[in-house]
Amino acid sequence: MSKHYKYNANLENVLSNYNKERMGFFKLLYTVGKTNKKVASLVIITIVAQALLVSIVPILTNIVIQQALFDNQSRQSAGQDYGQVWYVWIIIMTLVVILLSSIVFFKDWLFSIITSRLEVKFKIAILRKLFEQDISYYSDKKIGEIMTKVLYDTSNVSNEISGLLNSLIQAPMVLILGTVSLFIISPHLATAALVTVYSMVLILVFVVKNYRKNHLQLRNIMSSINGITADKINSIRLIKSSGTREYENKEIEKIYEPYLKQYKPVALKGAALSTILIASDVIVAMVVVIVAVLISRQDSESFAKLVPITAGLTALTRPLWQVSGIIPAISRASASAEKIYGVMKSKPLFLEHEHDGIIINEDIKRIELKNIVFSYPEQPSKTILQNMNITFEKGKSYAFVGETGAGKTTISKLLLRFYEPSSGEILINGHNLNKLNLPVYLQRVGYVEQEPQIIFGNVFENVKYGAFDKTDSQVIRACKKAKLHELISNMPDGYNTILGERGFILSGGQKQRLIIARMFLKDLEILVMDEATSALDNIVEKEIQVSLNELMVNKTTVVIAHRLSTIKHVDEIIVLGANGAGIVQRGTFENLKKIEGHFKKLYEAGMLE
Ligand SMILES: Nc1ncnc2c1ncn2[C@@H]1O[C@H](COP(=O)(O)OP(=O)(O)OP(=O)(O)O)[C@@H](O)[C@H]1O
Repeated sequence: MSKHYKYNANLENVLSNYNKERMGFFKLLYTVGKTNKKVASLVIITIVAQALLVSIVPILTNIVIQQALFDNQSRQSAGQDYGQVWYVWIIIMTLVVILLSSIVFFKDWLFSIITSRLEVKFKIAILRKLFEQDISYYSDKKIGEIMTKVLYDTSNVSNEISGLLNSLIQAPMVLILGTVSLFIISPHLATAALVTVYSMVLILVFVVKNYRKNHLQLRNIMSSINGITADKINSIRLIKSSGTREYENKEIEKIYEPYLKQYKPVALKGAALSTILIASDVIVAMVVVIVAVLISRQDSESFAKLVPITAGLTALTRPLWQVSGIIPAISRASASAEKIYGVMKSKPLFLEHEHDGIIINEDIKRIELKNIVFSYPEQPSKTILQNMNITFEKGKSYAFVGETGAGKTTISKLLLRFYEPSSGEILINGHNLNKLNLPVYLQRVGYVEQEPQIIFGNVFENVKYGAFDKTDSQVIRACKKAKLHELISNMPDGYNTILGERGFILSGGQKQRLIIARMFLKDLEILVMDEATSALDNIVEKEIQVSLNELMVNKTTVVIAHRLSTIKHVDEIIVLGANGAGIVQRGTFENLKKIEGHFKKLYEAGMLE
């Protein structure tokens, strides 16, 4: 495993195994630092060095100003001495500038690199976590909301991390150094200035008290808007076919209303922050001058100390400006950190055992569904499958029929282990499916679903998906078997034609054929087919059936049937009763259509035409 992946795994593990309810920005910062100690130390060293050098400049300037203006003795009696101080100052300042420039250059370069790497690491970590989640994780979430987490929150956190590290370490250092230097120059004036400065900080903290909460709310609203936006774009066909463009135009305005409303307090507090900071500069200067005037009646030198004090104050108010940036940045970063952690901490309902699962080397001879009871985790009170017992023998074909909602598709989901049975077992050659190495098992299972999934990519990439080691000529052979070769050959770029997102350029039947070609390419033993009902017309359906029949040869096939043509020739039909009644009849087509019962009713009611 490369170092790069080790680091990712570390970050993922630490994030996944952190067991508190929330993870704020600071905890995330600590976690990132802990998983990459060397870079973190380098970052801290450069920031501290920069802060020290920045603070040294006013102190050095003060020394020279003092020497030049107030040390009359050295100026009058030894002009040479004064000249020496001047030259030494120039040399030191030149060195400081060279050192400071080098540090700033190195630090900024380092920060840019870290930001981009962190962003990628967060994105990879969150995407891997999303791949790990089981299907039920997605049933109550909008794609747009998930996209916001993957795209926005990861960028936000990584950008803020480098910016905030800078100000979080630098600001307190400069504040402390500035305070000390002011006290050295004049304790009275320093006290007056500092009381004013720190009062301003207190007011600042009070004003931004709820800033973080406001940002979190804003972030939640934006994420929900993104969810709705993605949903609208996905429903483009519905909008076009219903003539509802005007309605949608108005709807999107309404969707953004809460965002604008929530932005008001955020904008108000942001503006208050800048105002206080601008005012604080003037207020502090005023207070210092007033105090200097008052003191000058007893201490004549205090007025003269105004110059170095003002120089020192400039160094002190700078971190205050940084604080103004820190607070909203922490608020934004914390809101995003919580969202990232929300994904990272959620554990899948079951494991895929990709490292420790049982691998079956021999042919899959039998699949047994033993005493299966099933309810969806999303709706545990509703039993979908009731005490089901079926055995699928190698090379035979089975079809499930029943009214809509009877649980036919649910069986295919269990066989693909999208879900685990609530009780009972699915045994593959006698081994519990829950204990098998899932990726290896799925390599031998083909799934033809109602809505074929086409990825953004060319024909080769689409057909090879899941069988990446196959050659281009094997793909062409598979497409010929699926009766797709002629169509692809007539496309502008042939097999290199990009099929577009969700296969927009293909018809329903062509998409089905592409999936069949994918299945021909894989070395499958089991076929699970959820028949497309409405997508295909009768003629296309018949043509596709010919390809499917060829695909089914020598494979154990489980068909979720909606059409008569499929079930006529299967070895066994399993009839499911409505409302979780379970299996109510079994047999061949010829048998079932003759005897009184559920199947005959479905058949006669035309539900299988
Ligand atoms: N993710 C889910 N969470 C909760 N209930 C679900 C979920 N998916 C499906 N169901 C419910 O489970 C029941 C069985 O659904 P299933 O899709 O297996 O039916 P089906 O027999 O294949 O129907 P059809 O012929 O209409 O495709 C339905 O009542 C459905 O509402």
